Amino acid sequence: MSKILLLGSGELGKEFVIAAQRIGQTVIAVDSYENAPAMQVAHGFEVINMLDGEALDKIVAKHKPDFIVPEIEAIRTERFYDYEKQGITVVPSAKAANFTMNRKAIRDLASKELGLKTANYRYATSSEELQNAVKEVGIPCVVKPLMSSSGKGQSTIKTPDDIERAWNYAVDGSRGDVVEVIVEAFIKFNSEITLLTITQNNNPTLFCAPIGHRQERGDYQESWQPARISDKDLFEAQDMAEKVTEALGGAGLFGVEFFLADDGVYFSELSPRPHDTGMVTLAGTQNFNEFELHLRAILSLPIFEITLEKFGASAVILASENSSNPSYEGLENIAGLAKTDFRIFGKPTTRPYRRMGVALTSDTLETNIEEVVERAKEAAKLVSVKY
Ligand SMILES: Nc1ncnc2c1ncn2[C@@H]1O[C@H](COP(=O)(O)OP(=O)(O)OP(=O)(O)O)[C@@H](O)[C@H]1O
Ligand SMILES: NCC(=O)N[C@@H]1O[C@H](COP(=O)([O-])[O-])[C@@H](O)[C@H]1O
Ligand SMILES: [Mg+2]
Repeated sequence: MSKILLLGSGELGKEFVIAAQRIGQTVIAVDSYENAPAMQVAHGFEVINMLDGEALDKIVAKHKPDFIVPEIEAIRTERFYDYEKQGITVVPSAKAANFTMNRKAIRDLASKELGLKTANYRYATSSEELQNAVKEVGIPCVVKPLMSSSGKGQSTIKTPDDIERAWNYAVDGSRGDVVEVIVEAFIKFNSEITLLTITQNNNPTLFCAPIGHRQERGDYQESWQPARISDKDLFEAQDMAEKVTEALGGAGLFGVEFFLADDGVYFSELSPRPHDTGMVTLAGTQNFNEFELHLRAILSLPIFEITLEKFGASAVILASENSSNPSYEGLENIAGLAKTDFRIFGKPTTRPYRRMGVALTSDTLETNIEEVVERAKEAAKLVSVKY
């Protein structure tokens, strides 16, 4: 049996640990705070600042894992190359985790090296540089810290007056030690998708049915599977996903994000790990959910095929205040709905917009996907967080 060191212990990690427990693997869950969701179901836990390389080295030496599975981006990923040299498998690879931690590395790889179509972009290290960069990409445009996730520090510039504010907001929302932003032309997309892509050690790359999603404040609100997409756009997205995951290397599940616009498919970014929008697979849409697929690929257990079993949707349950030890009301109401399920992540504290749970709905393959999404939104509203 393998020992897995899970770096990051949120809701995605929790489902991954449950999948690992079910097939007898040992998991040590790590995060920066105690009682994080994945710690509640793991064999052991560690609380450290994962951006601190020495602290990371210490727990790697202590636990001697077979696998290191990053669950968030904010990790001192430069250390991963060393761990690989020590014979530990970093998932999906040290390069994948290191390149996706910083938007610059992954964007330059995708756009310049692999020639994938992306929004026109520039970088800036000061508000003056941002002024020039905005002139080059044009207004409207989107500014993001090089190191952030879930929309933190992200804003849209609609007039030149927004530039200063966008710079300050990005610097405030930036994690890590890098004071630099990316500014991207605003893509007027018709929809956006996540293409879950699974690379395997001894078997071909597989794709899940595309997942549609809607974002607010740079964070996902609802996701559904399958997304509506033309065959042409889907093949294009699959081709780009195959190229970028191959360049990053290793085995595991990736969430590859695309914008679908009138002028074709744009690559946006990717997670070298289960994706938040992929929680829709917890609704039983596939023969294996995204966490089981990640685990199987990591352990080199062959995945023969991925089948779409049902239509499904997920809608987030958010907090609106700062507090600790939250409780939940309305569980009997959501539980009373047909073809509906839910997860409460068990996060020990709340803050405005923090994701605390998710509502999951499904129906047969012949249904109207919009109706499944509508039911998920209504179901999520039945649960309220009490502070
Ligand atoms: N260039 C763009 N044009 C239009 N919309 C954009 C652009 N870049 C980002 N967005 C919108 O903002 C959302 C979040 O952006 P992005 O995925 O880059 O942020 P993130 O912080 O990495 O989020 P996460 O970590 O949750 O994936 C996108 O899904 C999309 O809805
Ligand atoms: N888009 C990335 C994403 O969804 N990551 C998921 O959210 C957790 C952090 O949540 P928190 O900020 O509520 O602690 C992470 O640990 C991961 O599970
Ligand atoms: Mg994203």
